Amino acid sequence: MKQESSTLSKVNNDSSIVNNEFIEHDFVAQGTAENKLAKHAIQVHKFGGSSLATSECIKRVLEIIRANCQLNDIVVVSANGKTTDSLFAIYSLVERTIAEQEKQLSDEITAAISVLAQSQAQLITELLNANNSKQLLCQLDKDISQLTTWLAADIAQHKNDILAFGEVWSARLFSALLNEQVCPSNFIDARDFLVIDNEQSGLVDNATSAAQLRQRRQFGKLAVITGYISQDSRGTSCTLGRNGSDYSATIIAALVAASNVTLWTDVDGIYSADPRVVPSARKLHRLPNGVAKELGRLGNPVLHAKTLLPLINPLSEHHTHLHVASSFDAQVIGTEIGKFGQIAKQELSVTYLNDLLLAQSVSFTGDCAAKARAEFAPICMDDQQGFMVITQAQQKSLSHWLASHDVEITFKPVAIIATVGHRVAERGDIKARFKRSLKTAKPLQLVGGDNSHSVIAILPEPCSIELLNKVHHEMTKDARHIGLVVAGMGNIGERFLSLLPAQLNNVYALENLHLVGLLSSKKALINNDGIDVNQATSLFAQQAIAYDNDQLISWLTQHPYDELIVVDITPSEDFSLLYERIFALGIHIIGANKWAASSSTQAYNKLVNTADSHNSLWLGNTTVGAGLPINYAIDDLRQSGDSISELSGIFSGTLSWLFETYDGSVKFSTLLLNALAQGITEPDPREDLSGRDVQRKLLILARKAGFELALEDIDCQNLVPEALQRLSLEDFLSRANELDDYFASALSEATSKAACIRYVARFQYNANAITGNNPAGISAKVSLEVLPKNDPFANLIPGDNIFKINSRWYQDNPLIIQGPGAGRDVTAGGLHSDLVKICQQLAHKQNQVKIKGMS
Ligand SMILES: NC(=O)C1=CN([C@@H]2O[C@H](COP(=O)(O)OP(=O)(O)OC[C@H]3O[C@@H](n4cnc5c(N)ncnc54)[C@H](OP(=O)(O)O)[C@@H]3O)[C@@H](O)[C@H]2O)C=CC1
Ligand SMILES: N[C@@H](CC=O)C(=O)O
Repeated sequence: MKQESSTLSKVNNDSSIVNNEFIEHDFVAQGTAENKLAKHAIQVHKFGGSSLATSECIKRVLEIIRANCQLNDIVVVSANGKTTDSLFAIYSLVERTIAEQEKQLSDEITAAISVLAQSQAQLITELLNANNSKQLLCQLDKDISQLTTWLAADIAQHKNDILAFGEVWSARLFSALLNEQVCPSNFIDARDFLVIDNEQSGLVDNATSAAQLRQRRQFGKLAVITGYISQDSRGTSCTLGRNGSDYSATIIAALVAASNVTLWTDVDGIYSADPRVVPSARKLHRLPNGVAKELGRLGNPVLHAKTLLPLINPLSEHHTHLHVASSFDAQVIGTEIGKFGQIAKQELSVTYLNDLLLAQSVSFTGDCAAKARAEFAPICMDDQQGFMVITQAQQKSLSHWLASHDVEITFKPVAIIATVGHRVAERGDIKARFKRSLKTAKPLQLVGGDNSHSVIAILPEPCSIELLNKVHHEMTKDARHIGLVVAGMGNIGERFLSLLPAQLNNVYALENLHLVGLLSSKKALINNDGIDVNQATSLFAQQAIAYDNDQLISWLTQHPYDELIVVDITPSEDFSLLYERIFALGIHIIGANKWAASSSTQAYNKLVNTADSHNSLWLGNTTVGAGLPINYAIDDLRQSGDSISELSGIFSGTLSWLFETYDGSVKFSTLLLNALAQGITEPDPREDLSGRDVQRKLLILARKAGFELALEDIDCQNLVPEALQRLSLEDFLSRANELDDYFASALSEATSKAACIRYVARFQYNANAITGNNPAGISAKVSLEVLPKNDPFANLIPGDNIFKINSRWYQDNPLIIQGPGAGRDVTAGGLHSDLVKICQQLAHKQNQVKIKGMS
């Protein structure tokens, strides 16, 4: 399991450097906790312009840094808000006035510069203390006068220097703010280390850049580096183009072999389609590198193919993962891009591009085709039929290139829509589904992408929102991936797991269910890529490792599934105490464990409310009657307007089996050990004999029936003698014969009255019985009763339960549910029934798309 590493809560300023080695420090936390920073793999965090647009946004980013960064990490920043756009607008305005041969900067330009300077000055004064803001304002003044000089005289040579101010101001301010409020930090202008050959290719000189970056970084300080800008080998400022700061972040991550890059942005992940126009788009939690690259190439609004380039190095053993997360909602799990196993590879998405051109020429066949492909990197190409799809911007250069070959070319406006996923071009079923979904759009061609991760349809008309939604629906309608964690692999858990492979094969609702976690009390096996259900127990035996509850919760917090279900097949109170945290994470629980459902009124109500408010489902049909549908029956009665007045019966399979079998010929203790061996008792049979298990069951049913009561409100007769109550389980079992005399005499007394003994649960609500002593009008007890031999509760098949419900609809003629109420098969079967129910409900749940000003 992933070990959480410590983060920056607050660090002091006296970090030291010895032989360029980062020394561990004890840093004093801002709150009460101590925070010890250890050496760790470097992470790069990149914050986009909208994440740094206002003082409020910047303060939010500071919190993200505190929670997620450590000292030798790297922060890459874009310009604040729209600063680069403003600089570009000013530059263009000046360019135009030069064309008009005006010598002086116009009032309009001067005003625009002043607005820009003021907005930067405002950020500085709002965020920094007086001393620091004075220093930064002074530097800003110098920059503004340099900017004005370049604009007035040297504009052509300094275009990139002018555009670079945005990132410089942003990084300088952010570094100062970190120094003032969070940790030691140093500001680095990327032009001082990042060397590319030229702006067109953007190819990085890795060796030089890495060596120069090593010199610039200061150990013990969080580096804040400008995104978007670099220099060429002559030292001239260059920019890295559209989405250049994302590219900067991944270049830097590759230079320092970072373990992870997080792009903190204004969206909370990558979706299966653009969620601004496809409301049912689902978040892709994990994207394999190649698929992500193809998505970026084919129009994903968040990812750009170039961003991933530095991270995909097939020759390197090192793999940097990329995360996309929202700086506006840092708790929400975003998308992770990297190397994954099978489950992540099943995700499909749909993307589109309009305003393209279909270019046809004989030059796109035969030998020339490869050259054309290398030269223009078309969106798609068919070298048999001689066509390629290109952007409109490429038209001129393609015509020019073909002119030199002296061949003809025709262009036709087209659009594309593509389905993207791991090796989809090799999947006949997916291609057929895609084709069917496009029938009305009459695509001109269907082409496989170069890397087989996409199938592209060329459309004669622009792709409409309706078409996009329709195709997306067809391609992803069954694609909600559900993770399953099984806690408890004992008597019932083992049977549950042995039934799982067949269930997954046979039940449609479980199609996208993946076993991802197995837990015992001390060990856990967690695998986000899925655990082979056919070998679950042996894999657990070989691979499970020790864990604690915090590690478990930390994994649950970060699980990559659309939904996660935890099946609690433990008898553990300790595990039941995790329910609240689990529900708060939006995770669903199926419990055979009775502790949570029979906890104190306050705890129970809190659990129900937490589950409700986080849309978490909680099923526990097997807590009472094992597989019998008693909980469902009570739910149904209530939902149909009925009100229940009495609940009674034999609620314990163990006690039913014991008392139906016990006729004095075999000792009671021998029967008890036999029941334990059959797996119908609780792990500790005293839980049954004490009446506690029945008491819990009666409480669970009474709560289901709508009554508010607690265990203490149910009288309980304990059949375990005082002397045996506190022994270890082993000692109790070895002294079980001490039970025999009591039961022999109870039986013979009943037999003498032509009666029998049964352990019965009774709950009654009577409005007329409400008194000062009994304000709820409730009476409830579980006890050993002497019943006439013909009583319906006295004639069960050993092990069966009987539930008698009296209600408004079933007053004189009660509703009876009867059948096996304990045992491996019926309980494991009941759990599977709950599992199918939850999966069916989840299949109808739509993703709730969160978009915060996606740009
Ligand atoms: N028997 C029946 O007919 C029915 C049983 N139930 C309920 O099913 C549950 C399981 O019963 P059963 O299979 O007989 O119990 P077992 O004792 O046979 O198995 C219990 C399992 O739970 C694990 N466990 C215990 N504590 C924890 C914990 N804190 N975290 C994770 N795992 C834990 C144990 O691990 P380890 O091995 O490490 O201790 C073991 O794998 C009980 O709650 C029972 O009331 C419900 C209906 C019917
Ligand atoms: N021990 C219990 C098992 C199911 O809850 C019983 O016998 O009913």
